[in-house]
Amino acid sequence: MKILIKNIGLMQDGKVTEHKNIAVEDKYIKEFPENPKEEEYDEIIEGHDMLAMPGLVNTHTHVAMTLFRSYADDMALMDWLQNKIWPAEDHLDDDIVYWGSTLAFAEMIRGGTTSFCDMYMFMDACARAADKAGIRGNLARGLAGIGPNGQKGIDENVELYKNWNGAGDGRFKVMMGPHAPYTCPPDYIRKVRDVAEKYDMPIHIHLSETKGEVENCEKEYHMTPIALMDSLGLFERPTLAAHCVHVTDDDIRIMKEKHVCAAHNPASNLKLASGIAPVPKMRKAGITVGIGTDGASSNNKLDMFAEMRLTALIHKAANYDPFAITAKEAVDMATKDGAKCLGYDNLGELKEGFLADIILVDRTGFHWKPRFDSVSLAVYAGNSMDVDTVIINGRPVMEHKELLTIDTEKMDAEVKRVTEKLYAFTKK
Ligand SMILES: CSC[C@H]1O[C@@H](n2cnc3c(O)ncnc32)[C@H](O)[C@@H]1O
Ligand SMILES: [Zn+2]
Repeated sequence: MKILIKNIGLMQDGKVTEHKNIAVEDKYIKEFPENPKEEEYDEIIEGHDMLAMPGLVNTHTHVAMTLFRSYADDMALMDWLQNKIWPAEDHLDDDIVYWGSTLAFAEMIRGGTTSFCDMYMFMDACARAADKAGIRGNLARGLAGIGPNGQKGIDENVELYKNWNGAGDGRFKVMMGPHAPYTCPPDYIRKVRDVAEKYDMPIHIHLSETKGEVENCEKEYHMTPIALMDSLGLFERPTLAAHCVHVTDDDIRIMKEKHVCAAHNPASNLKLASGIAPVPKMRKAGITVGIGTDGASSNNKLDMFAEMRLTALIHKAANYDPFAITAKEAVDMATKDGAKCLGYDNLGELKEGFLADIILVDRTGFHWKPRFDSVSLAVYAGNSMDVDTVIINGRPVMEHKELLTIDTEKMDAEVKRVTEKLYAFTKK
């Protein structure tokens, strides 16, 4: 399929050039033609008053947790997990996760997210829902080595890899998802590392999210969570570490040396009262840091525009430095750095030959005036509801704010049905 996006503001390298054209062919950005011949294209998209940005990359989430949105708020991480979320997750099934994931994809695509990186259960259902929605995703089976299902989780992760890695015209990659050091003892991490090596899978793990996690780890193993994972050889695999809120200078050195990427989740870290990750310090040390929402129970949105804005704001205040994270850096983190976290070297920028994940943002709203700087406006004034059109892997999945791949009426009915099924346990 050949698509021409014409007369648009084009965001590249932190700058916007007006009145440009973008030619998409199959799943790639072909060129930026000065004088395109319209008759050569299957579809023409008029870009007047719009801004073309790379699709946003959500580097850490649990998509089906949409169904736990507003179920357990104003709690700290371990209380929230142990007393509300984990007991409720015992009632999940394939059907529930499929529709919870579909709800997430509707929200994400509507808000300009074109890629997500997930760790959860019933991941085949998540993958099927993502395939139907047309979104790009990295999928990991969340693994816990405590309890009876450690090996079952690993087997399911391998099955997920065999069924989905490279599927969906290359939109899916499968990672291994050891949940965290406090749920995965050293022997289990070693096992995960060996299986990941056998199948050449990268790792997605929660690390150093709270002070308590680091203190307990130091008490038990005399090492920080990051030093512990390094000592177990986990970082010999490409690793994406979610949170990294409480990291030492030595942790940062290890992460840089072992090419560990970090997924920064500002809203979730604020809401669960975990803290503020030292993102400017990690970036200065040369660590690739992407942005994530975490699940919709700890956020409570899957809105990457909101996360970009928070990222640019909170680090200024935390460091008394207006340059701590600039608007351009927030966009880079949410696009090209996020793409690197997901293992891509041809995604996250509007460049010839790159994968065509493109969002068109409507700049007609009052909050886009005056228009001194569209990068600044996108981060500080824009919002997810400004997104007009979304193209993923060269295929339009939303046009003029209408979702093309998800039947939202059916989704609403199914979400209502599975929500009642999921919460039946609360009535017993
Ligand atoms: C075993 S699948 C993933 C597992 O992670 C839980 N989870 C969701 N948000 C967080 C977070 O911020 N830190 C740690 N664990 C989290 C989710 O509920 C699943 O049980
Ligand atoms: Zn998480």
